[in-house]
Amino acid sequence: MRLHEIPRHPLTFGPSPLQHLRRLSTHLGGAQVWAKREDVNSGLAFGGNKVRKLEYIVPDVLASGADTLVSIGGYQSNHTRAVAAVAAHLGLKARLVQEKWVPWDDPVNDKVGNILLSRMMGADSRLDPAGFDIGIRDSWKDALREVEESGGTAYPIPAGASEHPLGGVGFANWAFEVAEQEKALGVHFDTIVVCTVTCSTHAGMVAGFAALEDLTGVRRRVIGIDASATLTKTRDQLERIARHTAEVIELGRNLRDDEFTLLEGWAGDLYGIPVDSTMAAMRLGAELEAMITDPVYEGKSLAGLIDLVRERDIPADSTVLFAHLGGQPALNAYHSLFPGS
Ligand SMILES: Cc1ncc(COP(=O)(O)O)c(CNC2(C(=O)O)CC2)c1O
Repeated sequence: MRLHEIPRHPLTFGPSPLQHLRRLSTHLGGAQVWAKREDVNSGLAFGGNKVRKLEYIVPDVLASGADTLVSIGGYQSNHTRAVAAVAAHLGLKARLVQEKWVPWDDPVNDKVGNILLSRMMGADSRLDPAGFDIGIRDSWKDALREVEESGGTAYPIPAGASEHPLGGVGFANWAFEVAEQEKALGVHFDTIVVCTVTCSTHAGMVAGFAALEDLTGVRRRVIGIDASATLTKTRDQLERIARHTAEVIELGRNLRDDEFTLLEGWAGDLYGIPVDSTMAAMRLGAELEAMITDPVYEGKSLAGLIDLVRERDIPADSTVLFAHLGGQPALNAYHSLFPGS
């Protein structure tokens, strides 16, 4: 189906806002930097990128007759919190597997932030000792089976909704939303910077901007900043999901290799553990723009943007769009990063 024919269940306030980060742009002395704020895109429990993905999954959920959304993430998963929110919104149940994806030994790790929100919304959120992996997990398959064996009807949503057949459509649509907003603002974003972990955000953008390029002849560069610290597996997953999404939206051609850019260098050694560049970026965004980013995802992609602009890998005459995908609730579990004096 063509992108605009694929059913969407609105979960956002409408187009997410664009914000010119003037102080950050001046500080960096190069490209003009803007942000598209998915962190304030919805009234559902602090929104975020997952809400945009779920807008295209909800019609299939409703058609399936399922009564329980079953998903998976780390203790501080933004994705499972969004699934809990959508379940509450739809009057469904949520069964969440929260694995120990991050060796962050803070006693509040499984008590505050996203997992607290999920519990508030009535989700059945259960801890699992397994470590990080962006692939399909046995713990998730076990949860699906348990729901069915207890008489429920499960709807499977994999980590980040990325391996769901419709997982990339939300951000293919995002590309067209950006193009519409550009017209109204009289700007053109030649470069988009996005955090990449389970990949369907970045992958959807690649497919969506490819479709736009074929319609308008206008090319954009989508730069993914890896935050998984498992680059090879993430690159493979990115390309697979992007090519699948291109088929879903009937792009009608293969994606070119030059439509994929996934950069390492800001993830550190482990998913979910901030490094110096993460901390510096979080502080700069907060001190210059009161833009709050998290140490797992957006702090790392903002760090990548900052270096790419400073080092002119993103040219000084560029207008670059930072996809701010949310993530702030997890900061509560990382309170020790900003200790009091
Ligand atoms: C705030 C934020 N920013 C970027 C990303 C990366 O998006 P993708 O997984 O689509 O690559 C996440 C994902 N989070 C996951 C989660 O479980 O929360 C899927 C990993 C995110 O939450």
